[in-house]
Amino acid sequence: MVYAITEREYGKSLVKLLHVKRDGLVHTIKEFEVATKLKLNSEKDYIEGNNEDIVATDSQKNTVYLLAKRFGVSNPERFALLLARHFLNQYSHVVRAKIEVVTLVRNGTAQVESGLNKLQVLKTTQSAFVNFYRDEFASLPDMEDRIFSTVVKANWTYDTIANVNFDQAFEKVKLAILRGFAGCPDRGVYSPSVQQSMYLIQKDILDQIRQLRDVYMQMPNKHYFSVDLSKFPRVGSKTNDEVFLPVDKPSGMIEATLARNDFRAKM
Ligand SMILES: O=c1[nH]c(=O)c2[nH]c(=O)[nH]c2[nH]1
Repeated sequence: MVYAITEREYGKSLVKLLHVKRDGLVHTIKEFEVATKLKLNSEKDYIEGNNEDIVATDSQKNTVYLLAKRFGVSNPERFALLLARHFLNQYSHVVRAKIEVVTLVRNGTAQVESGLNKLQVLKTTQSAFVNFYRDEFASLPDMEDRIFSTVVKANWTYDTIANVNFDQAFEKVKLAILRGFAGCPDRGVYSPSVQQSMYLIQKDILDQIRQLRDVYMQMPNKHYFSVDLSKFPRVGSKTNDEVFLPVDKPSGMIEATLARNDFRAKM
């Protein structure tokens, strides 16, 4: 063979699900968008056109609804683990099941990756960006006091999932992000750059949740420029730190993964 399939998986994506748990008058709802991705132990479906082992993506979609009905839905991680284990138990020729946030390899341990997205935060003070590299390409002035606004995306992976409370971990991550921006109510927290705010938040998250292996974060730097009102003397003030123009594009994009060193040493 001249060519090799170096990776393969297939499944159903964007499986929308709303689950209502009814405890008398208390109704708890969870809305998910699930993706299932199975890897089979042979490539005959691809290479020979032999479909006999294919668990149809339609069947995978049905499985999402049937397991939700039978076992309920607590949080994304538990539901994904339930589905991943189901696919490996039900079909011996499935070697790997990835369910949106969980990957489970036959004879391996579950790899859980959780995340949050679109958490919008903004600081009106205690944010600066100064002393950056200056050369013939630099035009940005030092900014001692700027608006810092971003929409946070974060993903974190677990080294172990024994005794993990996924809901609590999610709340801890969210709080660490909010605290990392706002700081204490009387003084706030100083941000010399997006990069350092991100690092300090990631460190806080790893300090707090010992079962985590690493945290990835992405923060676009949504720029807001002070509107130039200097040509309007009747406005009465040379400085304007009240009226800003939100700049949609382009935005800075800062990304980093912080991992435990002791874990990296094991790799
Ligand atoms: O926090 C920042 N980091 C940068 O790397 C950068 N670059 C830039 O133009 N503004 C900012 N702000």
